[in-house]
Amino acid sequence: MELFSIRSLLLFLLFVYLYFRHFLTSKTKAKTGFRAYPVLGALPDFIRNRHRFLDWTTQVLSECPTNTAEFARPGRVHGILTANAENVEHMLKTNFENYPKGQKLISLLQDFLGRGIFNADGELWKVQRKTASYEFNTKSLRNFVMENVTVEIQSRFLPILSRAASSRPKRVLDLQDILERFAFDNICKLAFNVDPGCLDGDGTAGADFMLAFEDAATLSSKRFLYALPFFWKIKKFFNVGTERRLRESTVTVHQFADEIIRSRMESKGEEAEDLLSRFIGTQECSISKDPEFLRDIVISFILAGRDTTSSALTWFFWILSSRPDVKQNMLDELRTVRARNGKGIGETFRFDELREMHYLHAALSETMRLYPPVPLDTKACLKDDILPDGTVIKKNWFMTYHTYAMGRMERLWGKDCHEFKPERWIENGVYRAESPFKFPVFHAGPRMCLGKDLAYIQMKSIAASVIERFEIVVQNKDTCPEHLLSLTLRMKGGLPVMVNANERDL
Ligand code: HEM
Repeated sequence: MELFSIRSLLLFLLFVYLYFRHFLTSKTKAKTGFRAYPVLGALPDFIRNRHRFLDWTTQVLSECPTNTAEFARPGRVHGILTANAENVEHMLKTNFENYPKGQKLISLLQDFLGRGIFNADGELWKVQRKTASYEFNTKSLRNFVMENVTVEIQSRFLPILSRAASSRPKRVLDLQDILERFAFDNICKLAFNVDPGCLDGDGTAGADFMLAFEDAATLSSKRFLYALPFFWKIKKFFNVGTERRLRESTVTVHQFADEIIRSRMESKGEEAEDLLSRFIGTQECSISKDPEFLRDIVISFILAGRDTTSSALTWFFWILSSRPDVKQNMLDELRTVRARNGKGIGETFRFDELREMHYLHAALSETMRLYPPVPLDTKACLKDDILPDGTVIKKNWFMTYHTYAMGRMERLWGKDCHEFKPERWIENGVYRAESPFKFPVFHAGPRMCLGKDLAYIQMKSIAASVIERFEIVVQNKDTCPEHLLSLTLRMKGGLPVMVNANERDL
């Protein structure tokens, strides 16, 4: 009996060895797409490439004839990844109803985002979208954002850079961290008219809130990358490891938000122009009378505005550090706008003046083409379907469009797709927008990003004021920084820079 078991064990081990040896050393390359091992599907390759998930999947998609591939691994993870513009249009617009977020995805983010707009489908989504769309189109909200951005730039952001420029010996700053603090202060003002003062840097209560928020977002996103997709549920049940930390950080975020919502509901939010007050004042009782729902809504908005603009700007300044030609074109444009509007050096730009900056707009879009703040976006498939390129997708599969890969597809952007070329966005001196299905950086169709215009206002204001006043010297600028894949595309280790004042331009 014992002999029999030892022999079975040896046979089993031999089988496992031969199995893996066959697939790992196989010279016969898989046709295209993700290599599918029997039983394990793409799991072995997934584990090997998890740390470089975006580049690995981009490589695979670029080799597929229609830039679309099927992906499956144990744990009922089965779906399609696409970098094909026609397929994106189909899922985000033409057959929108068939591709909601879906319960699987919603449950991953539920603890942190609750029923907020980012994590809702159907009626729950519609009611938030309707209210928010109306508010986002008002001139008063735009003015509110313009005013807050200007104050934050003048009173906090520029002084930090000035101090760094005059420090001896020169201080190294983490520009990514500063931009994230900026965006966090800004979005909290917009969301509930609270200034957490994170950019002030002297450790206020807001800083705890920001850290907890950051932790909750990062830990929630880790749930997507488990080799065994249900493993986070076990950890959550036993309240251990990352799941315990997620619970703690979520409690901190909720307490902070609940306190503000409670006091604002008591004062009926009459006087303020922030989003929370606008939601409290809405006719939609399902929203205005439910503090927990209000909290979820506000948290989704903070998430939307927190890391997106800072991610885009961090990559923008990194690229700029090795492209003096692009920086010069921007400086020329800024001088022209100043001259045209009779604006003195040092005065901040108004909204209409920002709109005249076509080249800057193009350079920011070009940055996001190569480094999209939201690099992947996943939906669920409700009913069997056939995509425009002929790919079959089954009920309950996931459907991901790969924005990061799309910016690197020759089919979409031509042979120079890997080059940074703001000029590709300019026609007769004017910015020319691309189809949102080819460039789905802000999503597309009925769920298109609501904050796109506000995001450009913020990014252009910051970029213009920095470029005119400072030279940003990136440390190790010739090494491409590693990605840190949270819910957004951040730089691993931040962006260390030194700052020089641009005396001749001021
Ligand atoms: C560079 C900056 C930004 C980028 C690249 C960006 C990108 C996106 C993307 C890809 C989505 C779809 C996400 C999903 O599938 O749920 C989205 C949705 C959204 N964004 Fe943005 N966003 C940016 C800035 C902002 C800002 C500053 C705000 C608000 C102040 C905002 C508000 C929203 C909202 C409310 C939604 C949800 C729309 C819906 O589900 O109906 N975004 N954004």
